[in-house]
Amino acid sequence: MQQHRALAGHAQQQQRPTLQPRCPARSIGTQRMSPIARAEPPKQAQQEPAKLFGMIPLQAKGQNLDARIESGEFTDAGSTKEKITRPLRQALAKEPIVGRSIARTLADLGRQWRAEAAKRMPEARGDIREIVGQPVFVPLYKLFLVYGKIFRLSFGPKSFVIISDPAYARQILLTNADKYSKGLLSEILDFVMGTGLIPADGEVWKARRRAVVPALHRKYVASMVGMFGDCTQHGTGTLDRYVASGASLDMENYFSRLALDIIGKAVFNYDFDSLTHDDPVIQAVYTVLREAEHRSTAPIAYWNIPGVAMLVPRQRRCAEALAIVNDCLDGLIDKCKKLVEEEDVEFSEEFLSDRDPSILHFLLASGDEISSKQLRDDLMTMLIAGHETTAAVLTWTLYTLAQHPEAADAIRAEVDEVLGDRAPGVEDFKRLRFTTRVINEAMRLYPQPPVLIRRALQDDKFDQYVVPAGSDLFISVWNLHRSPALWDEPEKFKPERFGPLDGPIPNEVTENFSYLPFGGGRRKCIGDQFALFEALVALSMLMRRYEFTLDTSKPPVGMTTGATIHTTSGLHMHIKRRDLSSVPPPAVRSAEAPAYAFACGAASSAPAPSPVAAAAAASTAAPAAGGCPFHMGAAAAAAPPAAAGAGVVMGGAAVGLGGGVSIGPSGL
Ligand code: HEM
Repeated sequence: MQQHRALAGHAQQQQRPTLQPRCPARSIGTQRMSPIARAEPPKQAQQEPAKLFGMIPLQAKGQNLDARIESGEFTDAGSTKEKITRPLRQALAKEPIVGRSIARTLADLGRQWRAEAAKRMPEARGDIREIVGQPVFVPLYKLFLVYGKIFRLSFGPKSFVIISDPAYARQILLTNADKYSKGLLSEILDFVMGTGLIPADGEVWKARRRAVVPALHRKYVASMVGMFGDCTQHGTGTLDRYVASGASLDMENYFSRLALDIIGKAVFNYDFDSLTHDDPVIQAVYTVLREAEHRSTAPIAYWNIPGVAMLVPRQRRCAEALAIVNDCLDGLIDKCKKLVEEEDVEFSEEFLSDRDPSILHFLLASGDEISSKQLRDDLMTMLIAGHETTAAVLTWTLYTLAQHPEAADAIRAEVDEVLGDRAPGVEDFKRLRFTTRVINEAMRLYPQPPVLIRRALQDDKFDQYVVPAGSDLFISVWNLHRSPALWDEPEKFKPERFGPLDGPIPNEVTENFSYLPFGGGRRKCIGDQFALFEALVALSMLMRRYEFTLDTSKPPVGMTTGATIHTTSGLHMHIKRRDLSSVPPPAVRSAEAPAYAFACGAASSAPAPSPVAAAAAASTAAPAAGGCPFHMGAAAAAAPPAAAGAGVVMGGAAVGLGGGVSIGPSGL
């Protein structure tokens, strides 16, 4: 809290010029032009005095960056003292006796100054107000392009180290993970997650991770895949109503509800059914989520000031909402405890109850001796971690597809061929490879969360720069994912960038810590598989049935941020049912998998199979043919061998079977 106060105090005293006051969210959100290309012409008068002190105010940094970067201004920090004394030294060196000796002394000093300057981390100074109120990762990206892979961002006495380098990220997340805690994040999330897995550190984190991770075992995830299909199917009722009315629907809101319904069932077997109704518990969950986001971007931790919490209406509402959610969770814990007492099932590694396959049930049945408060913290953590993230991934994937209809067509071709009108089972993931790549690439462009937060518990060193204990660090995943040094045309949507479709699914290991959609190292997301499957099920089922186009009468889609990247005013889309009359049946059949009558309009009334039945179906599904899903398709089968090597045209996308996929006009 002191840090927040200090920041705010400084913000009031200093009248610094602001950093790029035009809406940067929109500029990067539209992805038409790099922030550098938008920079304004230089204002020499502002730059010169600041340069004397080796620091340049943020606004000056933002101006005409292209020219200044080209001049090498930022690549060689150098020493100001050395630069100032250089002409004198050069003049003295011409003087044979005394002058030359002074020049030699100055040269020695100059070397020393240069060595000291090289150890000083580049620093951007600014006013906290320049960052607040816009997605924080946007100015950080711009500064990264100027200052490079590590720099200090300072607001008065407070500073943050911004990391945008894969080797440094690996050091923090993996090799030196012991030297870091969650720092600010734990402080912000304490009110809602307590000592849940995300904010927890030290021994508590170790114990909770050891207890919770086994709950997401193979059989559990398989059973959840069936439930993802049920929930997606359930949601089509809402979509069909919008199809019929012709009105556009805010798909960000829709995905948020879908993800809430799914995570409620998965974590504590609670059916929010937020896709079809609102109730006080749903409202309370959203109030708490919004508060967590508000706290993560507010400049002052005013809620910690004694008495203020009860005076500020927003904080009172948050306290009431928390009480509602906690009551609900306590009720679910009690109910599940009774179930565990009643049932006579032996606990095993892959424990999965038919009546309640939730993580809560696993934790209670495992005999894990923990307090109700800790259990509640864990459940709340998973509810929040698994909800907004997946919803945001689906939102930005659909947004990206709206701009790349050729990729949407390629997904539909894949889904038509692999699934037809049935929901995916676990085995289908090996076949839905292009759809997976689209999600991977959307997660590169829009990482959730865009920044990982850490605090150094001990000194650490990044090349020549020492980061002292107590420093707050932001690993900018956004910067890593869009670094021009790491990615070819980083701003472009290119699912083929990850290599052949039958290659491994990209992750932090395959991409050497340049790609961190689920973090990395020991604090890596525990729900990565779960979440990828969830996104894949929802996307493939919806793309099979509908066509989505942006509602251009609404404001353009911009970005804003809390824990994840939200749109500024929704992702409003017109929805149309696909005409499937001429689409051939799928090449791959799974007799056991649940079939939904997508094409005939009886979708909403289709019986929902139980999660466990779906898991069984998944495990007995036809074995995957392996390799590229397009190999198995009718088009690939029909093509002569020579043509297969040259690429197969499907749905307007050219698929190079030998060397990955390139999306483009037919015949590319
Ligand atoms: C697409 C969806 C998801 C994304 C993008 C995502 C992303 C992440 C990231 C980047 C981290 C690392 C945070 C850090 O290092 O500071 C993380 C951690 C975590 N995630 Fe996820 N996540 C997703 C879904 C889920 C789901 C569905 C669950 C639960 C079922 C979950 C539970 C967790 C937990 C408990 C942690 C903390 C792990 C630890 O610190 O030991 N996440 N997630």
